[in-house]
Amino acid sequence: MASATSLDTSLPTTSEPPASPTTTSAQTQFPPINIGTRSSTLAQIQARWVEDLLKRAHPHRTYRICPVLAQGDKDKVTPLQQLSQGENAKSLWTGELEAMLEQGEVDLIVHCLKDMPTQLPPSLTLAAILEREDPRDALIVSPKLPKTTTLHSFPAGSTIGTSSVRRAAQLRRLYPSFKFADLRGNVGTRLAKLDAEDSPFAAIILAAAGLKRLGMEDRITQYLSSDSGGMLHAVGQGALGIEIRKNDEKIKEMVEAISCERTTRACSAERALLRALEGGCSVPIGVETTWRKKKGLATGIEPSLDYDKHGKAVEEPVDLNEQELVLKTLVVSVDGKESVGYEAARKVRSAEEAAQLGRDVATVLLQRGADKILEKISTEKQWAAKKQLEELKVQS
Ligand SMILES: NCc1[nH]cc(CCC(=O)O)c1CC(=O)O
Repeated sequence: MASATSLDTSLPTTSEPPASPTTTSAQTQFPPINIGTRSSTLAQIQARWVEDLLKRAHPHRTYRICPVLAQGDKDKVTPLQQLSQGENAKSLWTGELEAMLEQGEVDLIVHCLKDMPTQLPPSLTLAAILEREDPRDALIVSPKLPKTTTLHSFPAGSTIGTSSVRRAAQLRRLYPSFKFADLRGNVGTRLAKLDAEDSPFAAIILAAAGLKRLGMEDRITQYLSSDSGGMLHAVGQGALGIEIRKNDEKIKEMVEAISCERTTRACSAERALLRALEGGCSVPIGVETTWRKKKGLATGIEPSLDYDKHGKAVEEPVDLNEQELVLKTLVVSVDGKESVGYEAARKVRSAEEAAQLGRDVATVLLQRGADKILEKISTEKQWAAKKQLEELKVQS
């Protein structure tokens, strides 16, 4: 059982009763598989989807969803960038759940891949990446503005709500006059802050995937992508990752059955790129991976994409090995004034070959000046952390 301190019992779960009258003898032979998830509505919807996939693939087993309140969900005051400093980097979303997984309190964790560090604790592994939802960022304009308002038509000096350094940096690059304000909380909270009578925001940016999973797609007023001036999404955005204990062969086999090869290859390229650039979630690296049928110049991308213009998943190509994986990337300085972009494409026959594409692209980006941009960000972050520490000392 999960420890009482970390299990969030305040939210309803889809937990199945351990043994209902219809339970078959096969089901009672095995204990339920415990699925760890963060406790937000979105996280629980994602966990339920995974539960459904697992049920379909392995109907003889029973499943139990265990929602847990993560550190990053508890502390809504400290700026994200500071919360995720140094050793704590990223673990603020995954730390509690990973401890439970290591201790056997849960058997797998459903994560937004975007929130998963590229390096996991030694006893744990990323065992499956599931079919991707729309990976794009989405703009949601204030209800006070016409729904047709696009980034181009905002008045100079408009305030955009986002806590993402990547989103702000990319927007500063394209629209230097915009102002940005921190916006934290789960999707519902963020939308409520936008809609509030005294809201300072002209618009906010959220991942399209989250809104779609919540059935709130109708709030999206503009999709941001390479098509809209060069806005690229975060590594792994829109995909779910399943983390398990490395030595748990049974669970490994079970989750591998529900993985998506196309998403796995695309996200392997993205994550290898991120790892090679040593970026955390707060480093402004934008990516976009697509599949295309035949070899051509890197510029003329054919619309044989993972996701069409409406964010609908395009059918799995008959032979993925015959397609080229296209990886578009953009590293932007925090002020938006410097940027390095690079795009490469090749056929990849495995996740490992896709990862090599990601590493190769990282090498080129670093050669072309991304190293200087990332160095500056890292120095500034260390400085901010030091300053915060000094302030704490003064207070105490
Ligand atoms: N940083 C938080 C986070 N992690 C994953 C998602 C959205 C869903 C996804 O990318 O799968 C979000 C919210 C957002 O960025 O709007």
